[in-house]
Amino acid sequence: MRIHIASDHAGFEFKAALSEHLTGRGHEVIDHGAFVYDPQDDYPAFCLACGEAVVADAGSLGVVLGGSGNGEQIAANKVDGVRAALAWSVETAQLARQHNNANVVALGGRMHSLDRGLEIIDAFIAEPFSGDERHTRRIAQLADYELRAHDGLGAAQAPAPAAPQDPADSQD
Ligand SMILES: O=C(CO)[C@H](O)[C@H](O)COP(=O)(O)O
Repeated sequence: MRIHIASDHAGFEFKAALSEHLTGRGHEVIDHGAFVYDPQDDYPAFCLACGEAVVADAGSLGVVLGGSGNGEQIAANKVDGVRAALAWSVETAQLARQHNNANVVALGGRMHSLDRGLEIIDAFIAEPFSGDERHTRRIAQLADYELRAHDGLGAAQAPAPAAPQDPADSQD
């Protein structure tokens, strides 16, 4: 699989190790920076480039790395078509694929040992989307919002809550 990766300085070392790890497992890795260690660099440009590359490359996945992964996830999610999940365990990584069909995973390089972080990313890559109707429906609602936002329409109206049932009306 082709895997697009990016990090700022806080995930820089992890990114180098991840690139080697994934290449060793037969993946094609495309690095979107940072390309040099600069303790003052900023994550948005790297993560936006990674997100754009994933959206343009059907079937690929992305990994964005930082200190916590929070800002990296936020940045990647600014790209239309990106569904970036912050994974902090093997289970959250698997659920990001199974339920959310996430195409980008964010990870905090300062939050995990290298071995644990690699395990989380491996779990994300290995897990397929379930394709369950309820998850597909929810993802489609988010894609619909992206389209509406571009047209200046904003969020569609949330469904009205069901009226409370009068027990006297019950036939049972
Ligand atoms: O995780 C991050 C964003 O969510 C960054 O990697 C983190 O904020 C960088 O911190 P510093 O500039 O203090 O090294």
